[in-house]
Amino acid sequence: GYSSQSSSSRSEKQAPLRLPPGPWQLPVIGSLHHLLLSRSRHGGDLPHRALRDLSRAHGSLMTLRLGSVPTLVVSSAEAAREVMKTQDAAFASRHQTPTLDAFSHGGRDILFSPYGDLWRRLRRLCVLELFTARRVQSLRRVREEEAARLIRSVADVCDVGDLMCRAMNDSVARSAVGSRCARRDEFLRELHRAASITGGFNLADLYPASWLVRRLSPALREAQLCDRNVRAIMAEIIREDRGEEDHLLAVLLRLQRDGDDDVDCPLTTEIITTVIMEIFAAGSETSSTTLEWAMSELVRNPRVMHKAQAEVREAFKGQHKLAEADMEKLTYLPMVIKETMRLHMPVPFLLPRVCRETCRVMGYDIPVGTKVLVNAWAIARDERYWEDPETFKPERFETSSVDFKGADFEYIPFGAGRRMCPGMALGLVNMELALAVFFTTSTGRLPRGRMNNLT
Ligand code: HEM
Repeated sequence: GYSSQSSSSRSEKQAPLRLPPGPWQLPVIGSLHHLLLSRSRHGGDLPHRALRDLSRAHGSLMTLRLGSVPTLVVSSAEAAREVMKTQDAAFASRHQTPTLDAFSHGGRDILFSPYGDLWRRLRRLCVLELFTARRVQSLRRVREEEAARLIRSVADVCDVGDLMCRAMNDSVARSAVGSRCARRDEFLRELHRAASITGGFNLADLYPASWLVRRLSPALREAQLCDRNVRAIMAEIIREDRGEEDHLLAVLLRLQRDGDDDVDCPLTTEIITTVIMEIFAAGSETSSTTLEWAMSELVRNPRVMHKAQAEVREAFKGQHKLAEADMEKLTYLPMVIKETMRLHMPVPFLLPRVCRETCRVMGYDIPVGTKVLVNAWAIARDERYWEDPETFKPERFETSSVDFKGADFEYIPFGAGRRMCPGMALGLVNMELALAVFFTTSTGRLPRGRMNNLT
């Protein structure tokens, strides 16, 4: 198995590696059967739930083998702090899969790039150019216009949840590439498809070293096709860009045009395309599913709904337009969003890291190349850190200083450390404004909550 293989590759004199415990494994499929069994028990496709149950039996550092991929599952705040803070540098690379490789063109991107020069350059761009407080501020007009559009359309549709999703997507789209993308629906459909191809358990990703599996894999072919479609739409957007606006694509194209001082990692159009694509992917669905969950929690908790509504109506009393500046008056609404993300972690396992060098974590050895999943979903519902963890109670944040900025490891919806989400501030203002809009207009029509039956 995995354990004897990794210890035999070490020199004779060294003690064998002490791997974190885990459930028993089968030849070829490894630990997959545990996930499949749990899936049939829970009646849904919820690996974060299955892995929480397994970690209760095996511990907060747990070894699995998913197909041929050695995997470490991290399920406590203490272990997450070890991996994402104490030893952040050792875990600052992403785990690559063949399908992700198809979209990132060999890891030449921001979300999944290995820890190295290109990532460092793109990350610097994100932090210093794309997602600065000033930029978030300068995109305010986009959000306010989208909010106004949302108000007008809430009046004539009945699925508010669906509408919110569109509003989030439009807002991210306009921040990323300017005027709303003409082929938006098609584009989002393709991105959704990309997420399900790369996020699922397909043979190519489970057996990345097998040449035969790669050759025969429908997932890999589908990934390549989907990548081509997404890039064709992006190419159209770039062609049409007149460089007048302040959106993120314009910033990157300007940097490219104004001469590239970085000869080792030039900003090619291919890389710019990938980065913009990934900003869409990272910003749209995370924000829209959070809002959808917020709505369904509000429906289930009328007390919270009334309190949040009263606060918003008071803050915007007598105004005809929702101005973002007034959002600063709100204190309860941000807690509603915070609590929603605690219970419905938008990215339950964060984005998988990979161990770059064999290291020790809490007394166990983690071999180089191990894929690392941090079960942030399980940690945020753990009764060791949260009182009454399954209850939706925004007030818990009134007395608690726990925040999502990456320092409190019991609550890490945006991750932590070097690879933490750089789009947090933009995501938050987007979500807060859209939810406020809902309260100023809501006429008692409630969202259908596509996902109500999931957890
Ligand atoms: C509710 C909203 C959002 C959530 C919950 C979220 C969550 C995350 C998480 C968990 C990660 C991985 C962190 C880690 O490995 O420690 C991440 C990375 C990232 N996010 Fe977000 N995100 C959100 C919104 C956004 C938005 C709006 C943008 C951009 C417009 C964005 C851009 C990115 C990028 C570029 C990365 C990759 C960073 C890197 O690998 O260095 N995110 N996000």
